[in-house]
Amino acid sequence: MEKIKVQDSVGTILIHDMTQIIPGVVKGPRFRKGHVIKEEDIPVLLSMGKEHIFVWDQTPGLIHENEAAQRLARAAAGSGLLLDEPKEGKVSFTADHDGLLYTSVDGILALNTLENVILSTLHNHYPVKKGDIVAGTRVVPLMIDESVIIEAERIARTFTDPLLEVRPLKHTKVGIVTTGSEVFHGRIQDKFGPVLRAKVENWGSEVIAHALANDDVDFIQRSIREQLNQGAEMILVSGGMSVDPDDVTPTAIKEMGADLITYGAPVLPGAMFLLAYIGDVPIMGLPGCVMYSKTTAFDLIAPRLMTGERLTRMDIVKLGSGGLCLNCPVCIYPHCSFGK
Ligand SMILES: Nc1nc2c(c(=O)[nH]1)N[C@H]1C(S)=C(S)[C@@H](COP(=O)(O)OP(=O)(O)OC[C@H]3O[C@@H](n4cnc5c(N)ncnc54)[C@H](O)[C@@H]3O)O[C@H]1N2
Ligand code: MOO
Repeated sequence: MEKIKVQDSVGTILIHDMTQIIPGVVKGPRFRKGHVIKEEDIPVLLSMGKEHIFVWDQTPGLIHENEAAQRLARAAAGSGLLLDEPKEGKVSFTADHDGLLYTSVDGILALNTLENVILSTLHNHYPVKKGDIVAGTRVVPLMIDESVIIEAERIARTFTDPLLEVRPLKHTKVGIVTTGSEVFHGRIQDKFGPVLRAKVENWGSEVIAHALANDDVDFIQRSIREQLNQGAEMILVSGGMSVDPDDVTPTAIKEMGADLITYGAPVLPGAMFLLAYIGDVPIMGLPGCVMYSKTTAFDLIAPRLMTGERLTRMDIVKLGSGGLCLNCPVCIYPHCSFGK
């Protein structure tokens, strides 16, 4: 790269975007790569603090920041992502549909460990909407040794899953079994069912059956079996999850031959959450807090199940770090530390 004075630069071609920042007014590329500098640009460049500019000289082995960013983005991106054009040397990754962002924490670490390589993402399992920016990548210098990018591409290939991917939530047929003698006998109105229905529908799925059950193991098991026969692909059993003698939901699920993944999750609220499978159908036991609190273990776990991911006990155990909800007066989840 050759450095020349801005006053001598009329007619030369910019080799990178030039950012103008006027606090509170603008932050963006004032001149784009490829722009031919005109006489009237000189005062603008000087006002942006540029007394000199670089002129491209082709040094073998070096590639431009835009090409480097595009190659890094292609190496990291899996399905469900769109890559935009480089802007100020950076390529952004945008969600191509609603879903959950899956990131390879180890893969991102490996790439960023390479000097001058930057890959910056939202957290793993972040819920995203179509059009959301979920990551950005660039290199630090204006030109970089191509071997660094080749190494990044090689590292990305060593991971079986893509470094970044947006998985859609599948339309899931959900059955709800609401336990509790107080609701079953009509002593109080069911408040759990509507909360669960709203969440399920918000995830783009559908409640195909909703049963009320007394605090009775056989009764609860019968209700679950009926919903399985009706084609439920996920079953939510609410209430009866804690320590009272009438809390029989865990016993009912365990004793019907389900494969128990966990009873208990290191998430507050939601410590008494239960996950089991009957065949491929996840059955969740949901404690009272899921009805009461805006966001709980249920919100961290159910969307992952709806992508088709089969969770292990270790997946649940890992939720401990970041598993504490701050219980803010106005919930801003997912834009907070919960579940991150
Ligand atoms: N000694 C302890 N007591 C409790 C613990 C504990 O660890 N030690 N945990 C507390 C936490 S945290 C929660 S959350 C609840 C767990 O509750 P359950 O899932 O067992 O819920 P229930 O006992 O069935 O009900 C609690 C409460 O919510 C009302 N409820 C339940 N279902 C409905 C419904 N469908 N509609 C309206 N209201 C409902 C129920 O009437 C109770 O008032 O346990 C704590 N206790
Ligand atoms: O189990 Mo509770 O459901 O932690 O809030």
